Amino acid sequence: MKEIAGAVLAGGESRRFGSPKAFAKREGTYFFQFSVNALRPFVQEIYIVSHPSLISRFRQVTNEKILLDEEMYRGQGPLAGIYTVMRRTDAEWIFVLPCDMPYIRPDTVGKMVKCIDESFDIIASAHFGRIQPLVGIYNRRTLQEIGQLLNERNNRMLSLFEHCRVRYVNEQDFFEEECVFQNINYRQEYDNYMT
Ligand SMILES: Nc1nc2c(ncn2[C@@H]2O[C@H](COP(=O)(O)OP(=O)(O)OP(=O)(O)O)[C@@H](O)[C@H]2O)c(=O)[nH]1
Repeated sequence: MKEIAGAVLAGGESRRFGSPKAFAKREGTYFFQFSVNALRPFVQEIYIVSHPSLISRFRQVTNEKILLDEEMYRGQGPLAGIYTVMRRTDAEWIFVLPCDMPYIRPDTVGKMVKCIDESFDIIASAHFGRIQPLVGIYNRRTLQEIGQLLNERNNRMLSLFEHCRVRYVNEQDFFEEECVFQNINYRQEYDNYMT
């Protein structure tokens, strides 16, 4: 079995949503928990990467390992979270999910894991050509490049993609239900989808 670690990114500010998205609920389950559950069957370890203000809240409701973004890169967005997990784990691949994707399912993750190919650095999902970098599997080869971008204060995920060999998995070819990658940014979206 390939060495894969799971990373649930939960270090955003949820400004558009208005309260921490990881702790919004769908049918009684925290959003972040859907990502954890989807990863669980396919990874050897799972890390939730968040920021100091949420640590105690996570600890109250989960036994998963919680990491803080490395201090020097805190606030620099998802790349900082991926970097933090890569520095912590020895796994060759890191399966990254956001904490605000409450329809994500284990079979979705499983189908992407089957697309891992050693000749690529990143396996990323795309929706009709639109790249979804936060649903992706990153080889630890990318660590150096990520560190370099963060040092340059460049936190664009797509800058990383420009420097890597990326295999795109088209959502419409693989995933039956259109909404599996639906993420929630605004309270209004929450109201539309969840209520
Ligand atoms: N670890 C980590 N995760 C992050 C960081 N910034 C964003 N994320 C996560 O990446 C995912 C997508 O981020 P956004 O949709 O922009 O979420 P957000 O930053 O919380 O939301 P806004 O403040 O409204 O932009 C979410 O799961 C966030 O928690 C960060 O600096 N570190």
